[in-house]
Parts: sequence; C-alpha cells; structure tokens
Amino acid sequence: MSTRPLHAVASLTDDLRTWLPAQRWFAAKGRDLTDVRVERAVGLADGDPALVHALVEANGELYQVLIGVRAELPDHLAPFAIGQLGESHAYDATHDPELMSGLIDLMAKGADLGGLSWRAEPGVELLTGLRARPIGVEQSNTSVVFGYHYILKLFRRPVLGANRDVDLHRALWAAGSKQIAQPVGVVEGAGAVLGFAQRFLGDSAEGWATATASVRDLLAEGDLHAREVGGDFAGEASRLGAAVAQVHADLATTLGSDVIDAAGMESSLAQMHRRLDEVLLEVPALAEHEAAVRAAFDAVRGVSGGIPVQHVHGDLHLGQVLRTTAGWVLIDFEGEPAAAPEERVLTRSPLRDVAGMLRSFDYAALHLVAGGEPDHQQEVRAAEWADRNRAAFCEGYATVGGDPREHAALLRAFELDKAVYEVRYEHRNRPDWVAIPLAAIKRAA
Ligand SMILES: Nc1ncnc2c1ncn2[C@@H]1O[C@H](COP(=O)(O)OP(=O)(O)O)[C@@H](O)[C@H]1O
Ligand SMILES: O=P(O)(O)O[C@H]1O[C@H](CO)[C@@H](O[C@H]2O[C@H](CO)[C@@H](O)[C@H](O)[C@H]2O)[C@H](O)[C@H]1O
Repeated sequence: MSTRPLHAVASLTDDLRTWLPAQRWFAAKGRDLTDVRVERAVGLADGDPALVHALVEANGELYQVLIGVRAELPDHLAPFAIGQLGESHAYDATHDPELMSGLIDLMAKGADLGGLSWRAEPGVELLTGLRARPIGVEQSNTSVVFGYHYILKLFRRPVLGANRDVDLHRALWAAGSKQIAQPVGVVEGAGAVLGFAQRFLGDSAEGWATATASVRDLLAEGDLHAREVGGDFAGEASRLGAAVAQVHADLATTLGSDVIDAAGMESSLAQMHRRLDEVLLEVPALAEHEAAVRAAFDAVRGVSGGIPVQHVHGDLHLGQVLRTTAGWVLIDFEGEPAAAPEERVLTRSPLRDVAGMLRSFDYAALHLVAGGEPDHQQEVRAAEWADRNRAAFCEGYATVGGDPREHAALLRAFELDKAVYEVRYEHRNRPDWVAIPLAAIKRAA
C-alpha cells in the first residue's frame, strides 16, 4: 500500500461516488455526483491497519478523506466502510482510534510526509502518546479528541490558501482573548490547511445543549414563566451576549474595521436578494413570504450614517459556543458552510452574528414543540423563553458593545437573511425542521 497509494485508492472511485453523498459534511447535496477523482493519496501508516490520506475531487470540489485499510473489519468499524481494496476493507479512518492516535505525534515532531506538513504553533510543546477519541458528532467537518488535551479538526472541504478559522483564532489568541480555545497546531498540504488542533476544553458544555435543557425545564413545569423556573437561561444568555461583543471588539482592534458606503450596501443587499432567489427555486413554500422579505431587505437603504463592518464569526449559533467554567468560548470561525471561500473572508456587520444567535434562541425554543401535536400553550411558553433570552443576549451585548436593538431595521433584515439560509440548510439536511425557519419568516416578514 505505501508504495503506490494513489494507484490503489483510485480503484475506490466507484465506491466513493456512493459513499461521499451519504456523509453529513458532503456539500454537493441536491446535485448529482457525476465526476469523482482521487487527486492525491499518501500513506501515513503502513501495516494492518494502514492509513492513507486522500484528497478527492467530486463535481469540482475538493474533499479530504482519511482511509483506513484492514484485512478484517471489526464490527465497530463496519458502519464506516467505504469499499474493497483488493482483499482488504477500506473505511473512514477518522472513526478508528488506533489510526488517529498518531496524528498529534506527527504534529509534535514537525513531520513532513508525502507533501503534508504537521506543525505545532510557535511556542507550543505538544504532549504525545495520547489516546484518540473520534467525537462522533455529525458536523461540517470531522474532529478527533486526544486525551483531555487537544481536539483536531480535519477540514472535509479544504479551502486553497488562507484558512479563516485558523487565522481568526491566531489573531484573537495574540490579542489575549479569553473567548476562544488556544490554537496548538496545523496540518497543511496541497496549498490548503487540512487540519487545525486546539486545546480541548474538557470542562465545557455546548450552548445548544444547555439552552435546550432550559427550554425542557420550562416545558416540564405546567404554569411557571421562564423567569420562575430553576433552569432559567437568561443569566447565561446575557453573559454570552457580553462574550460575543468582546470577541467583536477584539477582532476590530486587531484586524480593523470600516464603514460601508452606499455602493457597499447595495452589493450586500444584492447578495441577500440573490440568496433568496436561489432558495425560492429550491423551496417553493417560501414564495408566500417573498415580497415581505424583499421589503425588509430593502428597508436597510433607509439606515443613515453607514454600516460598520469588520471580521466577525460568520456562522454564529448556539452550537458554536461552549460554556466553560471560566465563561463562554466561541468556536469554528470558518463562516457559513454554504458560502464560497471568497465570500466568507469579507468583512461584515457584527449584527450578522447577533442575528445568528437570536435565530438560534428561536430554534432552541421551537424545535421542542415543532413536529408533535400542535399545543398552543406550549408554543406560547416556548416563544416567551425565546423572547426573554433574545432580550437578555442583547442586554449582555450592550454591556460591552452598543445595544443591537437600536439597529432594528438592520437586525430584522439580517435575521430574515439568516432564516432564508436556514430554510435551504434544513431543506437539504433536516427536512423535518424546515418549519422552524419558515415560521420565523412568517412572524417577522
Ligand atoms: N476547543 C474545544 N474544546 C471542546 N470541544 C470542542 C472544541 N472545539 C470544538 N469542540 C466540539 O467539537 C464540535 C465540532 O467543532 P466545530 O469546530 O464546530 O466543527 P465543525 O466545523 O465540524 O462544525 C463542537 O460542536 C464542540 O462540541
Ligand atoms: O455548525 P455548522 O457550521 O455545521 O452550521 C450548520 O449547521 C447548523 C446545525 O448544526 C445550522 O444551525 C441551525 O440549527 C441549529 C440547531 O441545530 C440552530 O441553533 C441554528 O440557529 C440554526 O442556524 C447552521 O445554520 C449551519 O450553518
């Protein structure tokens, strides 16, 4: 295998054509997968099991696939099978702790292997010999935890050139930010960042899990209001607002900020209308709200004094924030998974992140009542939870930055733009949930 991995892995092309579209991180959903080609493949470990690092082009997009090869496939790896390589089984190696465990060691060594460079961040001494644990969560990328120390994200769709997640983490870490996890190493190859290791925050809980636990508490209590139940989230929402505002302030200080003029505003509006055009074609149910959404977008033209822009998170929601014992931490600064790389690096209004988080409070509240038998009282109480936490988030934000609610027209337009994005995201990935952003559009438009 080590001598000619490209040749060997190329024979998996047909299997990859079936396997790739079934993966959560595969982006070309909604399009037929016609063209699959193994671009590069290098051996990272020989023997049985063997590990091959491959870059696969599918319909013109590049994907990173780590392929494990074993003569016998144990039961726990059977769900991750890709196909056969001669007599051996090929499978997604990111689920194999045995094969993953060597990756941080390669970084610690500063290894150069088949065109891949593994580097610790300057000044970081990485621990080696740690056990690897795939996190098993279905995400845009694939992450593996090493001991209780590091988490390595393997970018499934590597972007040629600079990597926004890495660059913004480095900038914030250099600025002394307490609201991000320390970057500890990167893997680069083929002109792209392929992997990014950070300190693993083992004491953390995801914002989505903590917020939805609070909603569940509320719904379990027959008559109480959100402020009266033990699991009230408003204090956390407020602290989260302050943390997000602090990240915005640090990004503006280190990377600069600007104000967009009328031409810049037109181009941003055109983007929002374009996205709406695209989503309307894919999800006809959106059509009844089209006029109202377009009017809310165009109301942004009435905003006086220009719109401040800077680098922001770009895809902020409750799944992108972790509550640690020291406070809230923001993760995953890649930007919206569906946006083109050149769009993701643009500076934007920080209110975009605020809008993303406000949408997320709506999701957290409503996903627990959506889908079941309609229950008006539960819906009203969930909506009360969302309103309370949306307000608390803005109040917390205002303790560090300006109060987002003072920019009502912008916030409304950005929330609607985000909800339009979510309609497509849900339609493609979780059709049962498409009602959540659609209901929000109906309410707001
Ligand atoms: N530094 C960290 N410490 C602890 N858990 C983390 C850390 N970074 C990410 N995670 C966990 O890994 C998951 C995936 O990370 P994320 O960067 O959002 O990847 P993706 O791009 O695949 O969405 C998160 O939802 C979170 O649960
Ligand atoms: O975390 P990702 O970068 O993969 O973001 C994508 O997936 C998110 C879902 O995991 C999606 O978020 C939407 O659902 C969340 C609940 O699961 C909710 O909190 C968010 O507000 C909502 O947007 C996100 O949009 C998508 O880009």
